[in-house]
Amino acid sequence: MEIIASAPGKTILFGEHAVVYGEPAIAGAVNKRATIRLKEASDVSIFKSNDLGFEAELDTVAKRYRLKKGKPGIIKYILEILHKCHDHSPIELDLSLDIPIGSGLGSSAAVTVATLAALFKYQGKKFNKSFIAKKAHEIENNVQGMASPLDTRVSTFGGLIYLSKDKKISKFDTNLKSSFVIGYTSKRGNTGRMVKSVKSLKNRHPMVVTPIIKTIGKITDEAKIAIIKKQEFKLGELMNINQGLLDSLGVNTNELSRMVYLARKAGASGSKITGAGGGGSIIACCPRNQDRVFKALSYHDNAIKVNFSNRGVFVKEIR
Ligand SMILES: Nc1ncnc2c1ncn2[C@@H]1O[C@H](COP(=O)(O)OP(=O)(O)O)[C@@H](O)[C@H]1O
Ligand SMILES: C[C@@](O)(CCOP(=O)(O)O)CC(=O)O
Ligand SMILES: [Mg+2]
Repeated sequence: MEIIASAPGKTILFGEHAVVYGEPAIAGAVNKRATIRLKEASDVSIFKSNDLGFEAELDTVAKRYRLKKGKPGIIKYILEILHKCHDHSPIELDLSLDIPIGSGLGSSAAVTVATLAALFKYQGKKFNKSFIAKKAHEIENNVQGMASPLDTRVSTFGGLIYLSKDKKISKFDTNLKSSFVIGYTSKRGNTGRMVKSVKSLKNRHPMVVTPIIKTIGKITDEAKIAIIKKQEFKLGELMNINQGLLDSLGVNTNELSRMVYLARKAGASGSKITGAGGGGSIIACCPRNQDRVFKALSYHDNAIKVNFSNRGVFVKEIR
């Protein structure tokens, strides 16, 4: 018997970093996914991925791995899941990933959500999406040191969502008239590191940084109305203001800034970092000229035309 589980990556339109401090956020699942194939193994647990070029044997009791090929990294999420949620009987996990890793597109959340869904199904456990989202958030939080429930919720439920201050999600209509383009370089970010650096900036300057975080929350609430009323110019302006505040939190880089301004020059109504920053991606709102912005960003970097995906995690069994 083999289990296959698949979960989407995401892009954050408004509120990254501020959401870690309880502010609202808006994010959408994208149709780029992490897929886990899981089956029984004969001896030790194995984790491999052709897409990432790695293979490792896992000792889930000692929370250690022996790397046979490739780089570690995402393996920490898998180890934490096996440690917390599995009885240590040997299994083989195979990961296919078409989400660029460390690019602010939520590969860590998608891998976590897909692995949990596959494992629960394998164990014959009764579970629903709320349970997966809750466990996935715990895992991201443990591995990263600090994490909001945003990425794991979007990956679990799919769609374009608003996460409120009291951690409730509501879905927008994904047939948004606005179109978006994501641009990313090969320079990766590391979410855990960026979240920690914002925290230490906040600790050093609480009176300055706390209001910035609260203002990002206010921008998100304005953006929610702009999305519902389909006010694309306003949405773009709000993205630009959000970008200025993300820069002030120290998560911008030369490359991200270059792409942000390139997108605006190519006609985007607004553009900003998406995800943790420090490398990774930007997102541009392009109501009328998606092709032009896509072409401009593709010239030196990589670009994706965003298609929000309503499909969250799903799991199936093959006999
Ligand atoms: N080539 C790689 N192979 C395996 N893991 C990697 C590789 N590059 C980065 N990682 C790890 O993948 C994870 C990416 O998660 P994160 O930093 O949250 O970014 P995102 O979720 O936006 O993709 C990090 O734990 C990082 O250490
Ligand atoms: C910076 C943050 O708001 C989003 C991180 O997203 P990503 O891992 O860069 O895709 C952190 C979080 O919400 O846990
Ligand atoms: Mg992540």
